[in-house]
Amino acid sequence: MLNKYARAFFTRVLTPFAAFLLRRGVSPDAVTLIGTAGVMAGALVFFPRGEFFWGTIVITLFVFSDLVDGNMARQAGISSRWGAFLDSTLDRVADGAIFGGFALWYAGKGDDNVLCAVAIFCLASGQVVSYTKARGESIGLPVAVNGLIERAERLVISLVAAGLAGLHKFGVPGIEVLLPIALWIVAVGSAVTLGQRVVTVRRESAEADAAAAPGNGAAT
Ligand SMILES: CCCCCCCC/C=C\CCCCCCCC(=O)OC[C@H](COP(=O)(O)O[C@@H]1[C@H](O)[C@H](OP(=O)(O)O)[C@@H](O)[C@H](O)[C@H]1O)OC(=O)CCCCCCC/C=C\CCCCCCCC
Ligand SMILES: Nc1ccn([C@@H]2O[C@H](COP(=O)(O)O)[C@@H](O)[C@H]2O)c(=O)n1
Ligand SMILES: [Mg+2]
Ligand SMILES: [Mg+2]
Repeated sequence: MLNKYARAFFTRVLTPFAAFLLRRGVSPDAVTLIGTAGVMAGALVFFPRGEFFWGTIVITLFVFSDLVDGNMARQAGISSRWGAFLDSTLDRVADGAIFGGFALWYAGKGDDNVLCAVAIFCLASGQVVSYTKARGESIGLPVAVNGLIERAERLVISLVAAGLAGLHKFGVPGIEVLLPIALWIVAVGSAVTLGQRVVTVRRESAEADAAAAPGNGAAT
């Protein structure tokens, strides 16, 4: 949903910045790499210590690089298969760091085995949700479904909640409950999304196999 409705807005807002970086000789790949490193640092330095506010601030500063890199590549007319591969692969690394950071907190001082398991489930299911699309497309299917929550939703739900939950350390009472709620929402939403994508791939592969079967007029 965000990918559909918010992307156009962020493209408009970020285009001048992307043009500025190109004029300074910065490459899209450099933005992809630096953005991922920044997200990883924010997640793995701050989240395992329960510093959710500052972790979220650092991650937010870097995570928009994922919208800037592609914008730069398109403006410069240098979009490439390598760039698409690098972008998607490092998305998985960044997501692993974010949900891994939550899991490390709950495995340590956060001391909650259930929430640790929920964070690990968010990490794993998010990766599998993305994999379903990549693998489906690699076997020639359109995978014409996005599902309930895509990557942008997973990030917005968990980071907004983490940033607000972090205000607990500044004396706002009761607000830390937002992070567990968000993790449960992302976990359930990712499971539903996974189901939606698997059902779609099953239907599309059955249709493609039927169309390719001998005797239906299609060339083999
Ligand atoms: C006192 C307040 C404290 C709180 C402070 C914190 C506030 C800020 C909190 C959160 C900000 C979160 C921002 C998250 C932005 C996410 C941007 C982003 O990276 O989106 C990526 C996404 C996908 O890009 P790609 O096409 O490159 O990736 C593809 C995707 O990953 C596919 O995965 P799948 O979806 O299938 O699972 C892969 O299949 C594919 O391989 C891969 O290529 O980009 C978009 O979707 C574009 C839309 C972005 C919309 C961003 C909306 C941000 C909205 C609000 C942020 C500000 C909220 C402020 C709240 C303040 C609360 C007090
Ligand atoms: N280093 C990069 C990063 C991205 N691309 C191209 O942009 C597409 C992704 O666009 P986003 O707006 O989602 O970042 C990607 O598929 C590539 O075509 C690139 O070339 N180099
Ligand atoms: Mg990108
Ligand atoms: Mg990306």
